Amino acid sequence: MIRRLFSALGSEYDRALRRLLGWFTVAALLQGTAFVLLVPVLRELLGGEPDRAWPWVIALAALWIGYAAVNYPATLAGYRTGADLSRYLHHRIGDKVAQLPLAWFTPDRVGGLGRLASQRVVDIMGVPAHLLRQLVDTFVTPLVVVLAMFLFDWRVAVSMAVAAVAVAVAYRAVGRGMQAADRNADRIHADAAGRIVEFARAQPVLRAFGRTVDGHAALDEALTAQHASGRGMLRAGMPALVGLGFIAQASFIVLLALGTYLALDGSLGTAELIGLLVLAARFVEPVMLTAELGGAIRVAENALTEINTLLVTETLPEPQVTRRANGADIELDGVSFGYDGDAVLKGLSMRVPQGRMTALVGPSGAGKTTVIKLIARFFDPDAGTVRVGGVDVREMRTEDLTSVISVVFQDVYLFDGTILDNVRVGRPDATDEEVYAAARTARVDDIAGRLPGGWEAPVGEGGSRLSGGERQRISIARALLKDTPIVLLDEATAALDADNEHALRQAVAALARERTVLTIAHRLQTIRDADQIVVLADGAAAETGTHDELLAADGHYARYWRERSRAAGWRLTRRDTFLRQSSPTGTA
Ligand SMILES: Nc1ncnc2c1ncn2[C@@H]1O[C@H](COP(=O)(O)OP(=O)(O)OP(=O)(O)O)[C@@H](O)[C@H]1O
Repeated sequence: MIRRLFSALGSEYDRALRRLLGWFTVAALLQGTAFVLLVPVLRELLGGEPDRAWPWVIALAALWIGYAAVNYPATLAGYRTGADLSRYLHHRIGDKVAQLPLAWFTPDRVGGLGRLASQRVVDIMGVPAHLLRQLVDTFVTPLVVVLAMFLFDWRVAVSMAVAAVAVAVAYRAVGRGMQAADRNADRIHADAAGRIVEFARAQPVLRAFGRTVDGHAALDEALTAQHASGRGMLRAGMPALVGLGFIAQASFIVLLALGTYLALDGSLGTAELIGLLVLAARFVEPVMLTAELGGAIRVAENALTEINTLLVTETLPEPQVTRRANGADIELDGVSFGYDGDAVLKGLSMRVPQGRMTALVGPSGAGKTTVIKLIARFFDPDAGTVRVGGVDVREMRTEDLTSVISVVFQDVYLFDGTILDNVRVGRPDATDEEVYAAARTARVDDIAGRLPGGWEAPVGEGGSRLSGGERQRISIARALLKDTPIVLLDEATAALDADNEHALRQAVAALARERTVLTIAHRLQTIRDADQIVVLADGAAAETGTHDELLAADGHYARYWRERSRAAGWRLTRRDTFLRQSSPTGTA
């Protein structure tokens, strides 16, 4: 059991845990021996010459002092190791989460992650802080008592040994069932936690559609399963606790009866009998603890298994030797990719030339966002190659790739800080002047001017105090501050008022200056202004060219354009140019 705990915690904690184990063993040996010395002390005190007890009393006192001297630093070291271990595990979990591919983050896993980083880490912290010491006490103290008993009466010693074996066998028999129940409970707890996160996130949608009651269904099911698993744990655990308690108490009664019988028989003196009873009580106490301890150890082992499972989850492989982008063009060469086996891209090949703006258009669900995520290497393609600056992104270390690419998502996440804090995320070591300059270029100064508190105004959790267009402007300011040669932009689809629309267009124009921009374009104006348009359909680039070329070709794009312009209130003039008729926002 101890070996399993050691191997699960890894070599970093091997030495610290071995040292702790050594301390606890010495403390348990001293304590066990001190209890055994009670027998000669009592024998001499109750005998004819009490003075002969002195050497034993002195030895007993020395043992207790030695025990206290070892026990105090050992207990402190246990707590310290527990605290270190928790810090270490939090760091490892945090590092791992930062490397996991985005596909890993399903609601269930996100729910489980919270429990892993809180409850499970605390469970493991308890190993050096409490469990290891109890474990050693449970095994070493009875062992010393049984061995010492052979010096006084072999019949009592054998009875104790038999009782110890009976407890060990019963403990193993019930242990497995408990462990399985505990694992099942963990899975169900994670599921319930995931459902709660999902339920909370879905509140705006559920309320908008008056479905608050229906929304409960999945959560109710998960909570009912959690309740049932708690009862299952109790059912699996109760026989174990009752059985082990029964065996321990029965051992004590048998030893008591045996001692009394031997004392009445005259083959055991009064001192030995009292000593035997004290030792028997001392023997039974840790055995009783075993029942509780067993549960705690299984919980800790399951916690270790869960954390190890997370830590060995495959991340996207990093190259041993990194290559740097040579230029700022992007190329997708025969790229195929699907989520959970459903193909989204089927051999897509396209080029995004350096220093130009390329617009990616296509029907909803065509895979436009997926293209951006593959370029930023959130996932690796199932087949084909993505090259940035002529280099396969798999041959670049993450920091080298992210140093040349900025991504501006449609659904921008802002941290619960000030406007300035959020812009600074783009380059944390930027000077205040640089942060203000980027923010002004992206027209974030308008937002600061509008909000009480100005630049220091809090944006709320996730940016809830700002509109979609405003959040995206802050994200553009981040990209301007980061100042990478390549920008991947998923244009906001939200209908914006004229001021917001104008400010956002200015921000995008500033960003596009002298940079390679690939934009998922939703606004007709952006599409028209692009140097190149790639039309994505059926997982491949159906058409590529400029606006005029593609209109002249009268294919997918021309159809798409006609539909979108009609919807937005644009009309085609004789010279194939578009005049805006009525749409106040120009959104498509
Ligand atoms: N994390 C995911 N897991 C499973 N399927 C996904 C995931 N992300 C996207 N998809 C699916 O992949 C397909 C392409 O999605 P993607 O978001 O790339 O399309 P899009 O062209 O950007 O669509 P839109 O214009 O509506 O944003 C869609 O069918 C979508 O349902």
